[in-house]
Amino acid sequence: MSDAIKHECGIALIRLLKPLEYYKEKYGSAFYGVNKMYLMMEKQHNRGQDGAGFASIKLDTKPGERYISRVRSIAQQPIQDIFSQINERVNKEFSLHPEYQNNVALQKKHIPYIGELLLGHVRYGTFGKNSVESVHPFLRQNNWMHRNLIVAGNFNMTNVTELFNNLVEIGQHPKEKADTITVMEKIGHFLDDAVSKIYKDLKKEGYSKIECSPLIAERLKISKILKRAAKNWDGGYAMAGLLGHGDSFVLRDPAGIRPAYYYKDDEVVVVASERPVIQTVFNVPFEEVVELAPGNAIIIKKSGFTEIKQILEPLERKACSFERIYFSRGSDAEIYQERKELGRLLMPKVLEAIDNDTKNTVFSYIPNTAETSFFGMIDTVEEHLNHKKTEVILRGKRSLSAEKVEEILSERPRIEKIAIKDVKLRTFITEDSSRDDLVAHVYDITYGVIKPSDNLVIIDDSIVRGTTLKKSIIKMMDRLNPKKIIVVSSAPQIRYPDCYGIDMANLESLIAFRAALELLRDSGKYNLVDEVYQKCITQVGMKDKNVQNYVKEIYDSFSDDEISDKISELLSDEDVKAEVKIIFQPVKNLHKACPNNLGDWYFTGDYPTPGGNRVVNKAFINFYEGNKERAY
Ligand SMILES: NC(=O)CC[C@H](N)C(=O)O
Repeated sequence: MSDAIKHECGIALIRLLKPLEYYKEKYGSAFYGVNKMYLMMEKQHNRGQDGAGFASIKLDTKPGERYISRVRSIAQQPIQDIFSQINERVNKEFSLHPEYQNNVALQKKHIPYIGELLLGHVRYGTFGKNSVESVHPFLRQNNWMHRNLIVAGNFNMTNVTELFNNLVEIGQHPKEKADTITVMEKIGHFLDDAVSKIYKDLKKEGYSKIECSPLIAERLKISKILKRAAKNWDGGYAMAGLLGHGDSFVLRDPAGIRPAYYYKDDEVVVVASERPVIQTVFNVPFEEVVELAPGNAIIIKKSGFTEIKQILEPLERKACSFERIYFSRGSDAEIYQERKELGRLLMPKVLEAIDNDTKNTVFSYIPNTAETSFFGMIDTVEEHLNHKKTEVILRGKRSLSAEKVEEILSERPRIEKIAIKDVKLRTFITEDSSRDDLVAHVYDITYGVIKPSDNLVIIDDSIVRGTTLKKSIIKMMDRLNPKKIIVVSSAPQIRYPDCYGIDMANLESLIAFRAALELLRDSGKYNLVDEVYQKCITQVGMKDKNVQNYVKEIYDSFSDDEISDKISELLSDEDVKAEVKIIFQPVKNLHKACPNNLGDWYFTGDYPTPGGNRVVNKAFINFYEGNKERAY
């Protein structure tokens, strides 16, 4: 990926179903859960590097004993940082109290972080600041065990403001306008409500106050709380929560926008944002890790009883296709094949762009995420060559000499590693005037493998703003003096903002949008921009379900190729000597390659929730009025 887009978050939940002694006995440590959590978070570091957080709960502690621990960090290496804090603390306890070493009961009683229920989170912020207060898990404390709530999520709601106002209307006074707090308070409100109702019932049934507590834990219906809390959520989410006494849950949005997978055996229940994470950390095969169905929650009671419950009526399934193209780890068995297929499907257009001249074409990719689709692309080049070779040989009707046949067979796709990522440079990049110069050096280039008669084909997984391509990659590639530079994007053109967890909230930074504006200008139709703005303005304040996406009209009169050609023009400066061509994946091929992830709103403008149309409407108004703020 050449453009750095902020995106996603990762969640990990572990519930140990046996007493801690069991893990000490079987795996040598009562910190089994903590160690597994470290691995689960590390294996999801691709999903968020702004911050990381960890929380754990000890079951069945005595009053007065601490049972909730939490640590959060926004250090440079936040996962490392939280686990070195945990390690330091644990080691300190062990050296001060050697008697804890082989006594799990003492460990549980005195050492923090150890516990049967653990929640981890890696964050890329899409809302609010990048301070440690915004790092998940969030904690809502109370003296009643059941009312303690810990929440972490991979989510973005399009209607946080409305949800926030709802809370104020019911008399609450949230201390911050953070989306995670808003969501947590919503759950907390109905949790409080449920706890007091059960308490009243129990009192009526004749139980004493102290007898009530364990019975409340038993009777709490998490599904009911979630149903009431999530009723008005409009967004993409995988929300995880722990309750002080030991119940836990993960709820996935009704369109299945954000991902969630789970695994259960008689020792653990595990939930994570990505499947291979669970496979690797718990050493289980693909088939045993199950995707959580949209609108469903996995609910793990304190007793260990686990069930999958439908919480919200599922919408049409629109799982985010960007997860497959770029965000999730390519080590997932399905994602790997899908990425290869994306590369394969692009090939006919590439062959056309190079006039089938594979002999004078070098194929390469932008590291690291485009590597898999590159393999797919090369598969197809090989097929194409085999076809060509067979034809020539057959045409020779057995009259060809052995040397000639060998020469024909020797043609191979020319593959080179052209762009090299200098990872360290990225950390210096800031939003100031020296940025452009630094951006230009994030990648380095391999010299000496391109001839002036060569085409250079380079595949990237997507092109969002095009900044790095324009300022760095294309210029560097041009220094190698190729005849033609062809940049291939395994994702279609990104035309609309995201509002479900990827940080692409404004329109004017999208290169496809800028290309469409240029085309309108060129064809003397720029007044359409004013017309669309007027239409957007009339929709302000309308009910979400009645709002339409008028921004589509900006693209309507142009073909995909016209927009691609304009993008090529915009990305190539006058000092670039080679001809530059950009090829994008058609949306229908994306669906063919990733048939389970049909969520494509950033490419098509078809938002899966009503709030999406409100966001794109607002994004257009912001663009028109020169307002830099986010549209949600
Ligand atoms: N990428 C995400 O899932 C972000 C979660 C949440 N909206 C936050 O900003 O903290």
